[in-house]
Amino acid sequence: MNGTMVDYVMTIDSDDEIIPIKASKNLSKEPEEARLDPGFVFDVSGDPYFDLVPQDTHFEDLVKKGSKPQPISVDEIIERRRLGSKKRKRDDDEEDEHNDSSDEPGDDEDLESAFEGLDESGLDDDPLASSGEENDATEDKEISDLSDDDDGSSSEASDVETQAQKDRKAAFFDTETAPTEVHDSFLSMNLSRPILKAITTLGFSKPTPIQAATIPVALLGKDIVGNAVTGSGKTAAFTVPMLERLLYREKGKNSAATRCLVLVPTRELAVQCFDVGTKLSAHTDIRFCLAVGGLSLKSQESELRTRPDVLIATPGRLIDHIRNSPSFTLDALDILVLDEADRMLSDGFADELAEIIKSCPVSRQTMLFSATMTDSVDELVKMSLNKPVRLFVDPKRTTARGLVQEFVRVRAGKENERSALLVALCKRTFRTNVIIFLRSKKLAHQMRIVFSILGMRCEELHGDLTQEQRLKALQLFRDGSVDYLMATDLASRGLDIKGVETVINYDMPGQLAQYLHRVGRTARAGAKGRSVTLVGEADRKMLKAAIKRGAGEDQVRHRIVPSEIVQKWVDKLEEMTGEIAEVLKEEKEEKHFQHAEMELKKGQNMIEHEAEIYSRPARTWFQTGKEKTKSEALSKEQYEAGFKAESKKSAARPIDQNKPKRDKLSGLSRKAKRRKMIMEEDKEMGDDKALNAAIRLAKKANRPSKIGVPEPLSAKNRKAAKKRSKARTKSGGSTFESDLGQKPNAREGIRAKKGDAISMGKKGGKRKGK
Ligand SMILES: Nc1ncnc2c1ncn2[C@@H]1O[C@H](COP(=O)(O)OP(=O)(O)OP(=O)(O)O)[C@@H](O)[C@H]1O
Repeated sequence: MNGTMVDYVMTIDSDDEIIPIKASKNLSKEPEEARLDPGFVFDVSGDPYFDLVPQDTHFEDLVKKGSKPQPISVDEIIERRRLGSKKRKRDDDEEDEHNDSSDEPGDDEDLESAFEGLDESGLDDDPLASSGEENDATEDKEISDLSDDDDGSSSEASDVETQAQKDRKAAFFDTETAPTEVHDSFLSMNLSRPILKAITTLGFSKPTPIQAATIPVALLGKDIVGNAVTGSGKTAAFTVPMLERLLYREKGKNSAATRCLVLVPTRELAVQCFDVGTKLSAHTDIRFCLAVGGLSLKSQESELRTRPDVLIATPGRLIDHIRNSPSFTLDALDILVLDEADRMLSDGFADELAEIIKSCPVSRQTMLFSATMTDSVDELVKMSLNKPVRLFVDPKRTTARGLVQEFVRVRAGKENERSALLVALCKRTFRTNVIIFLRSKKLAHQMRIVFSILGMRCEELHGDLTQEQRLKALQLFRDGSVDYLMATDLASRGLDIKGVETVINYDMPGQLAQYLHRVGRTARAGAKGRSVTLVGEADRKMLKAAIKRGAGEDQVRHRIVPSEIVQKWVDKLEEMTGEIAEVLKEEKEEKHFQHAEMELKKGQNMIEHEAEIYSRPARTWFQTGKEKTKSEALSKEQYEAGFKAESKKSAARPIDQNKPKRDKLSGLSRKAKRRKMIMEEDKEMGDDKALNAAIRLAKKANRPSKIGVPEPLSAKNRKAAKKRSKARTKSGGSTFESDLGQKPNAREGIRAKKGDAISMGKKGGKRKGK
C-alpha cells in the first residue's frame, strides 16, 4: 500500500458497535440527480412470489413436485434436539440450566461460564477448530505492509485497457450513436403514458444515470452493452424501453408472439426481473412468462403456448423448452436481453447461450448488461451484438457510493478461526439484515446449523436446496423473519433485497467481479451499507484491488475483533462440533428415509401407470450431465483466466470454442446459413427430419410481424399529437392510442426497417457470427 492508502485505512479497535457511516466527501459532492430514493424498492409488502403467476394458478402447483424429496428442516432437528437436551438437563443442577441460556446476543460473560461446564470433544479436522490471536498493535502495520506489496500483477491490473484494445473496441462499437440529450426526467424520454404511470407508481422520480443513458438509445432499436455499478437500476434500464417498444407490436387475432426474451443466470434473479417487469407493465396488456428450472415444466409449457410477449428465463430451462415444447419458438423475437452476462458465462452456460442466440432471428435488438465485464463477455458481445452502443456509466467506480468496506485480518496459520470471527462479528455487532457469503454449499449449510444452535435466526440460500426452499429462504429474509442469510454466490448477482445492512464475506472471493457483486447486495439505490470481509494471507492482491476500486478513500476500514472474544467463540464452537455432527447425522438419516419412500412410490407408479409413462415422447437434452460438468469446469477456468494479466488474455480466449461454426457458413446467405445449421443439428441429434421440418414450417407460418421502434415526437408533432389525443378522448378513442399520441395502429405491426433506425441514429452493419 502506498503512503496515502495507509492514512485512509481507519482502524476499528472494537467490534462492540458499528461506527456510523459518515457522509463521505464523495457523497456530499455527488450530483443531486445521481442519488436515488434509498427507501424505495421494487418489492411490495406481502409475499412477492404469489403474484408472479396467473391469478388462477396456485404457486404450489408451479413448484416442481417429486423431483426432489420433501425438504428437511434443520430447525426442526435442532429444536427436537434442544427439547431432548432440556429434558436431560432437568436432571442437572441449577447452574447448568443457567449456562444453557448463554446464547443470548452479546451476553459474553454468561457464555464464558457456560463453556466451563461443557464437554471437551473437539474434532481434529473440523473447520471450526481454533487457533490463538495476536495483539492488535501489529495489525495496522501489517495491513499497510499488505497493501504495500505492489508487484504490479494485481487482479485489477487486468482491467486497464491498452491502446490496442481501445482501438479494437472503437472499430467494433457504434461510436456515432451517443445519447444526445441529458435526461434528468422520464418525461422527456418519449415514453407512453401507461409506462410513465407505472414508473410514477414505483416512485422513480428521476432516471438513474444508466437509465438516462440506456432508455433513449434502446428506444431506437440499437444493440447495447450496458455497464454500471450494482444497485444502479439496470433492470428498469432495459425493461422500460422493451415495454415501450412492445406497445407498438401488432395486435389482434393470431398476432400473439414471444417477442422479448430476458436471460438471467439464476432463478431468483429471474423471479425478480419478472416482478419488476410485471409492475412496470401494470397499465398495459403486455404479458410476461417465467421459465426457470425448479418450477413446473408443464405449467410453463402451457403458458408458453399462449405466446406471452416477454419471456424471462434461465438458459438451461429455455433450451429445454426450445427442444421439447413443439409449439414454442423464438422465431418472432425482437428483443434479446442478456443480464449478468459474465455470470452466465462463468456458470458454464456458454454453450447454452450460443445455442439460444442461434435460435433467435438475426434482425433482433440485443442488450447486454452487467456490473462487471470480462474478456468472455467481450467475446459474447462480438458473437451476438450488432455494432452495439457502449454505455458505461462511471467505469472507474466499481462499488456503490454508500458502501463502507471493512476488512478483518485472518492471520497465517489461523485460518481455522474464521468461523469464530464470523460468529463474534454477528453476535456482537451485525445483528440484523446480514447476508453472509460462503465459498461452498456445504459450508453455508454447516454455518446455518451453527447459527441456529446458537439461537440466531438464520436461513440458507444455495443450489443444494429445492426451488421451494430457495424461494422460502429468500422470502423469510426479505420480510425480516430471519436476520442472517447464509448464501453461496448463487445470491451474489442481481438480488435486490430491501434494507440489507451488511454483507459479510466469510472469505475473499477469487475474482474481483465476484467480490463486487457480493458487496453490491447492500448500499443499493443510494442507500448506505457495509461490507465486512475476512481476509487471509492469500488474499493480498484481492484486498488491494478491492480497496482501490472502492467508492472513496475514506470508506475503507480495518476492523479488529478483540482476541479474547475470538478465543471465546473458538472454544464454544469447538464444544459444539459434536452437536453439529449429530444434527448433520440426523438430517442425513431423514434424507435416506425420504429417498427410500420416494423410490417406493416411484415403483408403485411405474406398475400402475406403465403404459401411459412409456407412451410419452422422450425429452431431448442439450447436454448430458457429463458434458455439462465438463463445460462448467472449462467455463470456470476461462472465467478465471479472464481476470489474469493482459499478456495472458489472448492465450485464454474464453468463448472461442463456443462460437458458431462461422467458417463453414461464411459466404452463405442468412437463410441458407440457418437452413444448413438446422440440418446439421438434426443430423447430430438423429431427429426425425420430416417431423422437424413440418414443425418448423408450421412455426414459420405462424410467425407474426416484428415490432417497430417508437417515433420520436418533434415539438411540432407533440402539439399535433396532443390535439389528436384530445379529440380521440372526446370521441371515446382507446387509452392506448391516446397514450401513444398517434393514430390508431399507425405503426403497430410494422417491421423494424433499417431506415427506421437510421433516421434516428444510424443502425450498424450486418450482424456477425450468426
Ligand atoms: N429511477 C429510480 N429511482 C429510484 N430508485 C430506483 C430507480 N431505478 C431503480 N431503482 C431502485 O434501485 C434498486 C436496484 O435496482 P436494480 O436491481 O435494477 O439494480 P441493478 O443495477 O440491476 O443491480 P445489480 O447489478 O446488483 O443487478 C431497486 O430496488 C429499485 O427500486
